[in-house]
Amino acid sequence: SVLADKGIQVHMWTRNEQQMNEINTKHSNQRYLPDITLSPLITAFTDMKEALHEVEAVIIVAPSSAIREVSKQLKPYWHEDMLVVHATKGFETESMKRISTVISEELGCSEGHIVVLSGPSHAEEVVKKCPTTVVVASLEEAQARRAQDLFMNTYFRVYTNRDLVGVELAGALKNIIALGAGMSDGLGFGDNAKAALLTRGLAEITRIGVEMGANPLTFSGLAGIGDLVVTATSQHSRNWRAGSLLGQGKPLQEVLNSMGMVVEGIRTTKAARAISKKYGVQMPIATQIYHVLFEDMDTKTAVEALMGRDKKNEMEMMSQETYEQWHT
Ligand SMILES: NC(=O)C1=CN([C@@H]2O[C@H](COP(=O)(O)OP(=O)(O)OC[C@H]3O[C@@H](n4cnc5c(N)ncnc54)[C@H](O)[C@@H]3O)[C@@H](O)[C@H]2O)C=CC1
Ligand SMILES: O=C(CO)COP(=O)(O)O
Repeated sequence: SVLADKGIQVHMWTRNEQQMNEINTKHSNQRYLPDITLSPLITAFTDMKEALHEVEAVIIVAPSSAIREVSKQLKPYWHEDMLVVHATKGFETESMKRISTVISEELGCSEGHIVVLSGPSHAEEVVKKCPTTVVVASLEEAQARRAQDLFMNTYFRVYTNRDLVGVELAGALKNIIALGAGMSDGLGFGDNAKAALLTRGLAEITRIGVEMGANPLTFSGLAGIGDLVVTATSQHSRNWRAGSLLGQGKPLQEVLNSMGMVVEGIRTTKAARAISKKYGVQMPIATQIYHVLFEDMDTKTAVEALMGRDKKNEMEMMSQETYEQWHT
């Protein structure tokens, strides 16, 4: 919709023939965006070859679990001049790889070619033209600028950033904290608890992020604090909603069945647990959420464990070595 509002012809690829017909004939997508009329410039296809015929840019927004498969399908129709943007927030859980790594592996291009688009941007509000700001990051600044030029419109403001790693990590890891914020609300805790989760959540995201090569300042930006706030507080957030149901004591499978859309934070919690072990970085909130999701720990016990941790200094955000790297 953002692109079509600029007069750009948009091809959408879907596996679902019924959805394709609905978009092409009724210009609607009732299941995902009820009561919204889509631009006639948006045409849906189920055939990827047709969808990609003569396109200049491709935007990949499949759930993280489908990224490798979708990138593989894209490969035969991709060429060097085609801009590749993704807006997926997660990891490939099995390999712990970031999304741009998986896409570049499958396309056979350098990671510098890939752009990530992230930040506080629930589709339900973007499609209503509510003012939204996002960040596009790429190791190659020219690619990020191409994406900025492509997406920027009157209600969709786009910033660039060179920190691909930080933007991808921030977008993926905030979903875990949003699950925690939902659990806190589901348990009936108040604003103090939620503010604590967001603040200490950002501290642990920053801590692992800088160990993995991210710029700490990225976490104060749209992909960091911006998206964390929106995902942990918005009525549209699937991660917050799922967390809230878990906090109310509903079993995980029942929660997932009731959502009907992807809740990326669940898979990402698994990846974060593995990454925190690999890098030897403490992620106490993600660890407790892992226990709740995958080891049947009760949410109240998880809260007690977090509140009862050893005494800490608030500034222990990163290792001394990394701190010195960024402050000398
Ligand atoms: N919904 C939102 O407002 C935002 C979502 N995102 C991210 O976008 C990604 C996708 O999220 P949503 O579209 O919201 O999820 P969704 O659950 O609403 O829709 C996912 C779509 O992908 C399709 N799909 C699943 N597996 C597939 C496969 N193997 N091949 C092709 N299509 C497949 C599903 O059929 C469904 O149509 C996630 O990583 C999410 O974090 C990022 C920013 C905002
Ligand atoms: O990342 C998002 C908004 O920026 C979407 O978050 P949810 O998947 O929790 O709805």
